[in-house]
Amino acid sequence: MSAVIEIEGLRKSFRRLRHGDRVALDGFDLLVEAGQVHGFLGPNGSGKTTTLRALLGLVRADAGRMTVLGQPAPRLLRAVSNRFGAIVESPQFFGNFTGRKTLQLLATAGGVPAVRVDEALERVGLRDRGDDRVKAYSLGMKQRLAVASALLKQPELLILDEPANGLDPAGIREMRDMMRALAADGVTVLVSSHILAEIELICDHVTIISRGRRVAAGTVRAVLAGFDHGDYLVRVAEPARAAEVVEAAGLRVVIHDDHLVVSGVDDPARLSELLGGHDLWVRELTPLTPDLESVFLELTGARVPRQVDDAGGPPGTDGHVELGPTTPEVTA
Ligand SMILES: Nc1ncnc2c1ncn2[C@@H]1O[C@H](COP(=O)(O)OP(=O)(O)OP(=O)(O)O)[C@@H](O)[C@H]1O
Repeated sequence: MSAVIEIEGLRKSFRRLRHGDRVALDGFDLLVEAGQVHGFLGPNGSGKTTTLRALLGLVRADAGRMTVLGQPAPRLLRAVSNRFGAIVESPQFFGNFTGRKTLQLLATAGGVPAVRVDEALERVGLRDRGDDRVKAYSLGMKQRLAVASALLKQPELLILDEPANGLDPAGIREMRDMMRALAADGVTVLVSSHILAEIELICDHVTIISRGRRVAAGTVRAVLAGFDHGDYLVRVAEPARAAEVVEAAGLRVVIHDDHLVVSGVDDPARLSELLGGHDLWVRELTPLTPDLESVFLELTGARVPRQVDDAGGPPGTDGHVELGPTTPEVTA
């Protein structure tokens, strides 16, 4: 597979008048290959937007090597500007124009055939609302109109920064369906988010950033597998005695109110046999497979951001959440 985005050793500090420099990126690496739907995941303030802005030349990096579609970025991005689209800043549209008119103007300005306007509206699910004024659009529809504007060029790569931010559940679902459809058409997608469930549903690959550094990368499945500690939930009649038996066999165990969690289990049949050999009959034996949320917590120590549709909105609206200690990188 060929690399579509490569970032190596990206560094960026922001000058602050009173409290010294703020290190936003501390040697960050990212590799996105053709055909991937790649989730760029990290807590608020971990450096996602700064990375994308540096890649696109919206902010100057202090150090690091970046390429987009084989071209050094941001220096020679212009050479491939027709092959990728990026929505990093909140798009602003003229509210009195319709969605179709907006795209027609952009198509004319970009020398794109007019026929692509309807194709783009169709691809983002706005065909039936194309003749409504943009000021009547929901936030999700405006986001999709922005994606449609990027699709006019028929890009092979789409970069989206927090596309689900601020959307209601229906908007999130529409955005997700749209990304899936683009991926099915062979568009490589890099999507940043702090919403774990979204990334798990949409993406095949993930890079996790914490405090400006990559702390995990690989296929979602492989990253999850790297955090599979062989944990099993076990229900037996005598949990305390069962725990002794399990511990004596060299396995780690935590006793809960009505069950045990046994760690380091290679073969659940052996665990069942072990307990049965002591007249402890297993009523339930369930693997506790990690999800992206538990991996994210383990790697970043961040509070798990709520879905935007949850009451109260995401935490860290001040731009930050508390992070745990720096964790060694996991690459899968
Ligand atoms: N223009 C700026 N001036 C000063 N500090 C900045 C600036 N832009 C970003 N930062 C800081 O750099 C760090 C990384 O911010 P960034 O916006 O890249 O994080 P993020 O992962 O995109 O977060 P979010 O999910 O909240 O958008 C934060 O500590 C932020 O406060």
